[in-house]
Amino acid sequence: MTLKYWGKRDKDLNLPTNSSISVTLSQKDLRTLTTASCSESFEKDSLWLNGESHSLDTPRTQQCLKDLRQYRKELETADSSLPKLSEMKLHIVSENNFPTAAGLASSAAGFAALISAIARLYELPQSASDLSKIARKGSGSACRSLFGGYVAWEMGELADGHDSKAVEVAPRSHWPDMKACILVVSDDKKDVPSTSGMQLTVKTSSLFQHRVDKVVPERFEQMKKSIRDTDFQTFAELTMKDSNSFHATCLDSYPPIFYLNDVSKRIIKLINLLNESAGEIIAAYTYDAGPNAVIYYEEKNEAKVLGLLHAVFGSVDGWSKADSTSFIAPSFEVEASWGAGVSRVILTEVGEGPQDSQEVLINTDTGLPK
Ligand SMILES: Nc1ncnc2c1ncn2[C@@H]1O[C@H](COP(=O)(O)OP(=O)(O)OP(=O)(O)O)[C@@H](O)[C@H]1O
Ligand SMILES: C[C@@](O)(CCOP(=O)(O)OP(=O)(O)O)CC(=O)O
Repeated sequence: MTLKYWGKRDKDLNLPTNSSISVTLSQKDLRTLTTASCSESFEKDSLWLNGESHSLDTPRTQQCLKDLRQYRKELETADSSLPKLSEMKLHIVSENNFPTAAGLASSAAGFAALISAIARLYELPQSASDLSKIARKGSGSACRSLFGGYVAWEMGELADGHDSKAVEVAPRSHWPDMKACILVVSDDKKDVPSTSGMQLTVKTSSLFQHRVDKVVPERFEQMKKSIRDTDFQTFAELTMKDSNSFHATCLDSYPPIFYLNDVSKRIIKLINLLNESAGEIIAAYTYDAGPNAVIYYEEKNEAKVLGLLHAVFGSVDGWSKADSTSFIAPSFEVEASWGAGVSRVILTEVGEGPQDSQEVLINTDTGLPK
């Protein structure tokens, strides 16, 4: 989501029209926790999401389960002493500690956690890149979430998608002082789901072709280099330009798709003002398929960036973990009306990929959610 995935060349295999890059955010702040179990006594595959029964009967999810079972089956065929987990039904329980289906990448975290939990249960030897190809079939953006830190999804060329996978650009430890402030503008379910939105853009936007032929391939290389060089100026400029380019193709779709609203646009102006007054780029905005802003900045500039954001949005929830005594007030006039429309902030940073947890969400006696 710092270099956007938008457009599929194959809808069933979820193969993209361009490579993309994202920063995996810390699970201290935004987390999906998933427990997977299987038993001969389970009658059907079941998922409970945030306390409610949730369908697994979508073609995408079915494909993910099928691929995982296939890998498990290979292990069982090679070693007949292994329990036949591939033949048992699964019970999966998952909780997101942030709004689901609101443009905060819940499908990405959700599918990445689902694939990782089942791969762990099945004791699969496959690498994160191999598992990312399964996650990709669940939701494109999910493939990148199989890694922590800075991640690229290489679009690949093959028709069967075997080379369309996530790879690590750099681990979190390479550039650990990347911070992010999410300004939650709306946590409603979004207007146009990503899948149908991108289909419409591919079909109707003339700008889109230029984006995938020319704009993104160049930015993909430049952004990877900026990450390797920990060059925030370049990383930030590319991030903002790519967000603009993606939303321009949405506007260029017919009928147009609007993910940004007036609040989002005000935040863009605010970040521009901040960078102008600092005389360099110290913060970058980016927006996915919704109005919520993700603002990236480096820790060394936290006092200035959060100083401004707090001056404008200080009355909403989410500031408790920040050290407000260190904030530097903006050098320009902030109008009270600018603060309207943001409901909370989430202060976070670059994080690790899927982690094992001691927390178990399933009651092992009943096989049902605790
Ligand atoms: N923890 C989870 N486990 C399994 N599936 C999940 C989980 N969280 C979300 N999902 C699936 O993802 C769907 C939401 O995806 P959707 O693309 O609509 O929203 P989003 O991911 O929040 O937005 P975006 O991908 O644009 O950032 C849910 O309806 C559910 O099917
Ligand atoms: C705007 C984006 O966040 C697109 C997310 O699209 P999804 O991964 O949700 O789409 P599907 O593959 O159809 O499930 C940009 C990005 O994450 O790079």
